[in-house]
Amino acid sequence: MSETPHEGDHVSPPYGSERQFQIYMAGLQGQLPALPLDVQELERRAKERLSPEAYDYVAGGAGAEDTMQANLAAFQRWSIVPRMLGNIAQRDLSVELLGLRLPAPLLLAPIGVQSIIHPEAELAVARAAASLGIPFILSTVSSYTLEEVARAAGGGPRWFQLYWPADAEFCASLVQRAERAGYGAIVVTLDTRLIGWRPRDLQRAYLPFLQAQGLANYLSDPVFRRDLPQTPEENPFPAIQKYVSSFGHLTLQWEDLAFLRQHTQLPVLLKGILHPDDARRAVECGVDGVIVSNHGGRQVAGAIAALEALPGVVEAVAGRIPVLFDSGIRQGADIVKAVALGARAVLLGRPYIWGLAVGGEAGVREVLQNMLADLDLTLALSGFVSVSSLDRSALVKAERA
Ligand SMILES: Cc1cc2nc3c(=O)[nH]c(=O)nc-3n(C[C@H](O)[C@H](O)[C@H](O)COP(=O)(O)O)c2cc1C
Ligand SMILES: CC(C)CC(=O)C(=O)O
Repeated sequence: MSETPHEGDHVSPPYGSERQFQIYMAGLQGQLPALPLDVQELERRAKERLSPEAYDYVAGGAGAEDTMQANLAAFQRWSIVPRMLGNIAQRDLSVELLGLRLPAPLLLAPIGVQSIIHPEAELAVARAAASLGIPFILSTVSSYTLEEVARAAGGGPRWFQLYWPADAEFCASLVQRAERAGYGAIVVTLDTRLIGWRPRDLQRAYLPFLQAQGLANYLSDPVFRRDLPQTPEENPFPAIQKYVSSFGHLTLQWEDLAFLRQHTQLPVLLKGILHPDDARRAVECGVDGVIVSNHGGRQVAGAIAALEALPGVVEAVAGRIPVLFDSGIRQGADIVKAVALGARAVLLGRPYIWGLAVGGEAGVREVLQNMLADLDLTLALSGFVSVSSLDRSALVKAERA
């Protein structure tokens, strides 16, 4: 099923209308799209394929899941006001980000333990992303090692997400492995030094990280393995215990970010910024970018919807570094809104995991292609020919219901 990515083979599918046309033409020959176009329907199809605990793990959030829902509702409070009769024949979805020209303002969010979803897990996602030139962000808690995933990505752009472990030497080792394996940036996730209160997972006493599915980067690391009384192959429990005790670095502070600079040449981005003062602090610390995110509503129930936080962070950063966004991207219009509010690019989360569940590598690719086509058409029909020309004037804020 898996197709090898061809370097330079990426589409900025400039023309969503081409994809649309292909779909309708295939329909004339009795062929329908393999995956549901509607993301809720896609999620339902994924649910049928997954174990109940794996489905709930992905679908669930913190507490009563109010923030998870608020992430989606926040998009409905902004409306696009389309403009007519511009020349929209030539369109450009590309954006510049940290020296890279991306085909579209889209990356894949880091999502851990993907082997609970599909046996090819991050390898399939890396291949799908590479075939479109879309960068993916590999989670620290991936099911395959960062080196294996880098090989699957071939020349495709990739970043590494860091769960900063308490052991400094191990932290340095992870970052340097990522740099050697061709990852182009380090994304430090700040909002998950402890795991949020997640009733669905607690009810099932389900934490996939305690199984090998999330430990590949740990078990393959010479520094992590060094002091274990027995090798993980002989007995996995000491490794699991060590992982649990070192996962969250609870005394980590802003000043410690300097440590990363000493151990890597790569750009550093901070994921999980919601408060304007934290955004200012990030700029002062010299990081290369921030990602506005509430982790898909999985950490703090009652936290601000990510989109509500975006304008304040953009204002605080004042153009000094790029601001990225995730938590609630479900369709092209959501990307338009986030970019119009000042995000340079967005990260797609759960929807690509549903694609992985239903169709493996091809499923992820199809989700991405549909998202890009939808983005292109929404942008064009709103009267814009390039992502870089979008600004807040494209939107009005609706009255609160
Ligand atoms: C199942 C699952 C696992 C995740 N694992 C990670 C992770 O390992 N590292 C990380 O920084 N974020 C992780 N996230 C958060 C995502 O990167 C992203 O912030 C979130 O999915 C965005 O919300 P959305 O999917 O609702 O759009 C995870 C999210 C989900 C749903
Ligand atoms: C808790 C982490 C290990 C993984 C994660 O980020 C998540 O499940 O949201």
